Amino acid sequence: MLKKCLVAFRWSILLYIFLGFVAQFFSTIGIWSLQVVVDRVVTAKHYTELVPEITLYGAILIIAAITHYILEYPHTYLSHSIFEKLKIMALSKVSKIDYAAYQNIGTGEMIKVIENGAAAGRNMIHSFYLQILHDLLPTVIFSLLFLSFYNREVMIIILAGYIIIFIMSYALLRVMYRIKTSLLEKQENMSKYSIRGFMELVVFRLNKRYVQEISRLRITADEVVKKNVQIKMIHESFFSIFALFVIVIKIVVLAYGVKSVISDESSIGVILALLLLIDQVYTPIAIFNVLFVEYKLDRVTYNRFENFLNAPEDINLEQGTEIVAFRGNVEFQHVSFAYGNFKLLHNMTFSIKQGSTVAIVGLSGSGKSTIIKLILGLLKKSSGHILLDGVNIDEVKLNSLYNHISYVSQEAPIFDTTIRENIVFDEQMTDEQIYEILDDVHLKETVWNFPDRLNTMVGERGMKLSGGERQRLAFARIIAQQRSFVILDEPFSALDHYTEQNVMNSLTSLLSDKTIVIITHQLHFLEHVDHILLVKNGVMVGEGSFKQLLHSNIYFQQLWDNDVTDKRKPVVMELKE
Ligand SMILES: Nc1ncnc2c1ncn2[C@@H]1O[C@H](COP(=O)(O)OP(=O)(O)OP(=O)(O)O)[C@@H](O)[C@H]1O
Repeated sequence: MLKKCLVAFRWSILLYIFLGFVAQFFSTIGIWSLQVVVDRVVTAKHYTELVPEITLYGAILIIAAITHYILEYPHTYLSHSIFEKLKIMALSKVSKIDYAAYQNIGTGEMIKVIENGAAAGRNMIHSFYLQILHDLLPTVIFSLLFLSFYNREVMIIILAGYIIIFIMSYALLRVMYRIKTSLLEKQENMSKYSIRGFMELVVFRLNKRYVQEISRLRITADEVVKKNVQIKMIHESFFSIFALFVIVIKIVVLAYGVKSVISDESSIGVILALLLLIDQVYTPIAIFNVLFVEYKLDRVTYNRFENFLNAPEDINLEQGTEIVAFRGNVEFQHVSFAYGNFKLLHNMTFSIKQGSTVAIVGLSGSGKSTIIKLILGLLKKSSGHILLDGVNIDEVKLNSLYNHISYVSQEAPIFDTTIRENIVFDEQMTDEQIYEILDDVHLKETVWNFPDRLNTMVGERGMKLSGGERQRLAFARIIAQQRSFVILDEPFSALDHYTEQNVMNSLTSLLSDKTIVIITHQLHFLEHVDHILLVKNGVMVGEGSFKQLLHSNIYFQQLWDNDVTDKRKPVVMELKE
């Protein structure tokens, strides 16, 4: 995936590296130019003789400064673009990911992996590879080149120094890496404890969890501080030893240089240039060591991101038979399904006829929502056949099927945008048409009273609306979409009986020609549906009309007798008699 990024930004990267070489060339040649100025001071008779050398030196410094400024463009551009590109790649992955794999990762974990992984990927490219290529490498190359130009022996001493520094830093890095890895774990724990505390205010406050959570966070925070101080001290010890080493080399070179100046074998300018070049040649090594530790840690974080990017995809989304029109006939033939080793649905056979209203009924956990997700092609059956208008679901291009389906899940998914957009998405609709729909779902007055009306932002997961308002907003979307197949998973759970009746009347008249599949625990509603599928522990234990089941199915009768939500028991008593 990093390769993809490198390829996508190849021209900016090449420009960045090229400018890095140019900037370093001028920085290093600046040292040579200073040496020329200093040596001319010794031989010059009048200060005006130095004007050309000083002008050249000034020009070189100005060019170096301008190049460094220009460099900021690809530097900043790449830093942000790589990060954003990796996040776009992540969202594009989610759009294609196999639903079961998505469920296994979990959204909280996924957000953490994506945020941290994209930052780690950016750091690996930008702060490690590119930093080496555009900055450290040209600095070392030009410094060594000029050093060899001045004095080959010094250059050999410097190269030997490189080896000593690498050996010395290798040992320190190992220790530092160990501490940093455990620091990372502690920091992840800290973010876990704080995020859940920030998000679950009501649960935590009512269960008095905050005292424990804060003390747990405090203990972890103490460890984080301790580890950070340890790392800083190791870093500093490395830099101190490193600085000491460079001082020794500079003293040796100075002593050697003074001797050669006195014996007229060298000049003061050359000694000055050598001392400056020694600083310049060793600085990249110090930087490299720091970058390398960061790189290795980023690698760990990035690998988790890459695993996510390599998660299996649902190939049926874009491949298969295009569904131009979906009438709404669904057939399950001996369908079984398992979540991993947990076998949930067993040998299910039933059919849904186009234009009918079908209810799936059963106790909590019996497998109703799973059946819906199989019809939607989100989950894949273990065995059997699922036919949609006679076409095997395995051969259907799912993205074309979704053009014909409206689905309201248990949570009535509302997005963090305006009321208008939650209803129409990208479709064109006038305000009058939207208000008409809102009237059908008994939400018009509520929206009308909001200061921003249709432009009201509903907040994260529709948090600024009540549960029932969220459900009615989701119904409004279904009415606006007018698709041939409508799935409602527990659609009325948050509505009072009065509103439920009114909304239901609107829905049945506005969606009268559609196929509707509805999961509900409110059994009094079942009198209005054409067909009922009765599920118990993943097995189809009955199907038929309300009357048929009530007369002939003992399990359904038990459910009915235990249904405390039923508001129309007298009718039932009549039926039973
Ligand atoms: N991703 C998953 N991994 C493992 N088990 C799962 C997963 N999703 C659901 N289950 C299990 O499958 C069973 C059926 O879940 P399902 O959501 O289909 O039930 P349901 O009948 O719709 O329940 P409810 O009426 O409570 O919504 C439950 O026991 C649930 O724990």
